[in-house]
Amino acid sequence: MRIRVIGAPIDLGADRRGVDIGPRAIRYAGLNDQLHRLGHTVNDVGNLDVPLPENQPTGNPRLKYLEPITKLAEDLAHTVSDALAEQEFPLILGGDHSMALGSISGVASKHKNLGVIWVDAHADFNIESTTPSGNIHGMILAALAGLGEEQLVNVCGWAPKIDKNKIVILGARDLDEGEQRLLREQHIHVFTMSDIDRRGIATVMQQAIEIAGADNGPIHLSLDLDSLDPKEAPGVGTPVRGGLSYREAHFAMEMLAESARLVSMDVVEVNSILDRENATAQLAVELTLSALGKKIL
Ligand SMILES: NC(=[NH2+])NCCC[C@H](N)C(=O)O
Ligand SMILES: [Mn+2]
Ligand SMILES: [Mn+2]
Repeated sequence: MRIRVIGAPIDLGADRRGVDIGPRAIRYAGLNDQLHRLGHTVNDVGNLDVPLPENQPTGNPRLKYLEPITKLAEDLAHTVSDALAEQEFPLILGGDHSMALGSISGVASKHKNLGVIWVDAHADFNIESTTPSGNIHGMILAALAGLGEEQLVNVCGWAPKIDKNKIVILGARDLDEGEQRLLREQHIHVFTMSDIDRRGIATVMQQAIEIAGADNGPIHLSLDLDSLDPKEAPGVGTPVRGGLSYREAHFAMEMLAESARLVSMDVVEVNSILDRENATAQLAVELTLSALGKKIL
């Protein structure tokens, strides 16, 4: 496969600084080299330009940095749809999770029946009235489903990007009150950590692939590193105890590779300031390799 690596070093959607270093940290952990060794061709187009919070107005405190976040989303959407048009698999490195607004908008413009598997401790399903933080990375999945602030929802001039029946959240364990209500009202498929405890990662992942990939449709994977247990992934801005184990996460990625339905992937929320000797970036590389076909034997 030909893979186009795209860096989106944005930290405007989150509070803790340091995710903007994520794309470099993931590259330093040997991403391109290892993808190459797996047999892929790698076309790394570098990082998109993202303004610093230091020289941007915060704007509405319930939708912080809305303007620059939507601008990056549009740039990224174009970069991603160009990659697909040229038969390359977009692998987008974050940055905070707000960048998925751009990546998924780009993929959805090419694949009309796209499903999304959102692997995350959080659901990122807040809207302006439910957000406890005003941080847009916590609102992105709702926006992609057509809910919330209209500037986010209508990025690239159309909406919704994803049919809400084709969204699956996996690994959730920290949902805000209003967010829970919204998830229930909208009948979003959420597999919590309790579901994984009860039924095992293999069964849950199988079902996730069936839902997101219904009618033989393509799947986008959005991997937030805080889905893993903080013992494995200490370098994230919003750690929550009780996450996916190392093997659970790998096995979920291996199942996705086996399904052969993946058309694009995000790797987000690696925070190098909070990391321990780049361990979280290394884990991000390992999981990416599993999702893109690496097997033990
Ligand atoms: N992509 C993330 N790490 N999101 C964390 C979101 C945290 C919280 N639910 C909020 O909306 O502020
Ligand atoms: Mn997230
Ligand atoms: Mn998260």
